Amino acid sequence: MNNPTSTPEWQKLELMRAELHNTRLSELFKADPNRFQQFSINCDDVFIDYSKNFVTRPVMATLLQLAKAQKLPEAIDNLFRANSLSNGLKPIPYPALRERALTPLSIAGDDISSQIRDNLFKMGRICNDVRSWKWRGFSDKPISDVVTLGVGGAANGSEAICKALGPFQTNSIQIHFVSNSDSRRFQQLLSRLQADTTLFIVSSKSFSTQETMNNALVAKEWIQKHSNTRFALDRHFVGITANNEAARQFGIHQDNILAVWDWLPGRYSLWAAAGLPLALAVGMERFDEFLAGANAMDQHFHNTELSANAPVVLALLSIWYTNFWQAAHHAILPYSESLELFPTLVQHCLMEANGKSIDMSGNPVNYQTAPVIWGTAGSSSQHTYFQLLHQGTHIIPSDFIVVASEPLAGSNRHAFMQFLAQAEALMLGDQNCKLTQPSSDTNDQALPGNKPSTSIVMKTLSPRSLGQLLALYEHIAFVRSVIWNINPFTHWGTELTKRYNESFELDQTADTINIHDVSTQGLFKLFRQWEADKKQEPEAADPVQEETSYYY
Ligand SMILES: O=P(O)(O)OC[C@H]1O[C@H](O)[C@H](O)[C@@H](O)[C@@H]1O
Repeated sequence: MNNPTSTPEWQKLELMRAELHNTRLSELFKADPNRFQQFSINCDDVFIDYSKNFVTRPVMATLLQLAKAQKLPEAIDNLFRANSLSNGLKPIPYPALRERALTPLSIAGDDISSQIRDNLFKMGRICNDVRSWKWRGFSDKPISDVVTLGVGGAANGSEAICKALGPFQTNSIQIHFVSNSDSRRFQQLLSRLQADTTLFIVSSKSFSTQETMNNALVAKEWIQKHSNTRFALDRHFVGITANNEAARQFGIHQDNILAVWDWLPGRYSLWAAAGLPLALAVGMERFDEFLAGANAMDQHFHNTELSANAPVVLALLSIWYTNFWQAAHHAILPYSESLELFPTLVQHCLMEANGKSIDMSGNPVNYQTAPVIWGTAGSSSQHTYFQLLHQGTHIIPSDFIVVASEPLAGSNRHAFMQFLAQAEALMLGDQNCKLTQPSSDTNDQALPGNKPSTSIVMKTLSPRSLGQLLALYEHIAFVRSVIWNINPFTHWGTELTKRYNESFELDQTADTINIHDVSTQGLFKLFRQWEADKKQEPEAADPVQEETSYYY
């Protein structure tokens, strides 16, 4: 039985949802004095309070029964063993990437635990050589800047965690990321760098993603322009790829190519070679702590009973809102500037894994799957879209992520108080606010509250706690896929984007554009016209030279 809607638990949950129709969250707290203890989970460095949600003990019990009906316990176990699930899915054993005991594990006859170990060893060697200044550029100077060229899972995880772990950086190497095909911006960056002390990491599983390869060619020309030594590319390029041959043909030395594997979707490669920029920033020891944090969450996920299992409970809450409350959105709200890029990472993880409409039997699903994930760092977001969270028409469950203390900065008291205030304001509306509103003749001031949220509280921001936090969301994606009976390891939609990009590169002539739809043809012709107009204009001064530095 894989279609969740045909389970008795699904029918029961629909009735329970109807019963909760007019319930107020504040009443749930009055009815159960132990609600905070009952609906919270302490998971090592991460504490999760989900009491401000529309759940009761019977609702949680039924959601857990739904999980069992969908064979979740067996699925979790099979994920860790790389065994097929009951719906036929062969899971990608991504927890193996941070399994320190390196239990032997094979995929299609390949021993992946030794692949992982060997690759980490090679990554450690490159990392230590660069950080210890053993690695030298073409003029024999050590590396001062590392520029990662990559997009999506090949770079965004490393970038977000590098940003979060800034205070842990123990050397002066500057780490930069370039993802988009924005030649002006890339040129601006290059104009501030020294070729002989810059190392490029071309991070691309396929080694063919258009924006990455365009930028890689610019970087290669730039290095070759500044040095005509035979070995310049050997000293200035590292490749991270599953396409070893293409990386070699590009000119990267075999010793400088780190593998990602065909079996691993790009978004998990942060835990392996695509984590190199992060390791270069914080060192291999800290990178190991990051893996160990994720491993601690993996062990919790594998070994904890469902009712106290953080990823399981949060995934079930998401299903409760998506399928029974018709919530189409979910906000990720970190109250920490360091976690500024984290919502994008969660967005990638949950929307790529669960943004599916075909089930494991190849049939269209007759229920909703992944809600839209968005969010930015608080407290600035309080002054932009929080208005809609308070008074809009949509139900938008939110995850507040807050850090009690940050390295260097110490106590995060101010941000913590703002998070507490917001979560309470969303739940209670204006009824608990000590300050009264100015009077108004209309009803548009009504602030009824009753907006659900979950609080994810971290004791401190560290490589370990960040590893736990990211692994938490990865497992949420897996649990939701089991309940929804969809494959979380594919991303055909993203692949289609790449195929279209490539085909448009080939179609740049007026002759071939006719195969496209009329709107696309019209826009193409408009672009060509404006491009021609621009060529007629007198040449402007070089913007790279004139640019002031307010973007950086
Ligand atoms: O690593 P590449 O082959 O360059 O692909 C880059 C990225 O492409 C897509 O966006 C995928 O969804 C990502 O997971 C992948 O990391």
